[in-house]
Amino acid sequence: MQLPAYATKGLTKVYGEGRSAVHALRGVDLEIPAGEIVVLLGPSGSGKSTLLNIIGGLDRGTAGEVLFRDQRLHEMSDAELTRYRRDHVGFVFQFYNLMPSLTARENVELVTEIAADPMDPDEALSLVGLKERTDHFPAQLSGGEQQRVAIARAIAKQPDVLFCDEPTGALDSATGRSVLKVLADVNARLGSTVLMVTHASSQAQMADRVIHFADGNIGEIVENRNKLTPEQIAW
Ligand SMILES: Nc1ncnc2c1ncn2[C@@H]1O[C@H](COP(=O)(O)OP(=O)(O)OP(=O)(O)O)[C@@H](O)[C@H]1O
Repeated sequence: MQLPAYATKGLTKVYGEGRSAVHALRGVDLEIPAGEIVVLLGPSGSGKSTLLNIIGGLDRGTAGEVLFRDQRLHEMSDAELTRYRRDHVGFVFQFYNLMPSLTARENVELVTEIAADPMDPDEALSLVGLKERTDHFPAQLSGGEQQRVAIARAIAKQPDVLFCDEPTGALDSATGRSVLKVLADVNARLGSTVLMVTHASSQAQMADRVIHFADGNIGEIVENRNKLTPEQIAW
């Protein structure tokens, strides 16, 4: 049987100490099957980004276990966590974090130059529909195009897992839909597990599994048997 992409046990995160301590995660037990599109929904402040950052290796829990396949992230040194991120994980954030002085291709090359088994940067940009814009700088691209460069950068290393925190948050719905379509394509073509946080609850219709978060823990996990394509979703 294939190992889940992730398993957490009793995952806890407390920011700060004493009276000002914030309990962002309160003992989360979770399994995320490999190859799925998983959407995290929940109110602001419920801990979604905290969970994403910890299983993405950007932050550490205060207590509990986090496994990526059979690798124990909670026991890794900083150098091992960096290697885990470099070898396995792609990130897409709401704000694209592109380097303004580099072209679209050069932004993607920042990642492909250090990845183990990267795609050609031009191929990654073609996959997101930007073949004609590879020599443009971020300031010459629209918000949706910049987000697609950020996705090209994230997928160019052919990651096992793609983490997306509000990837359509700054986009109009037509542009957001084309970005979701790219994520669905990457999931189908590369088999990458896609983990997406969104406030647009209708986007959960494209997921295999929807995790509802509330107050630092999982309220409910729902398997979606009627998965829709991004084109079929309105928000
Ligand atoms: N660096 C930090 N220091 C202190 N508290 C933090 C920090 N990061 C997050 N928190 C707190 O932890 C809780 C969970 O935050 P988190 O960002 O994970 O929620 P979220 O569900 O992603 O929210 P949103 O939907 O608004 O992005 C919140 O109460 C938040 O204020």
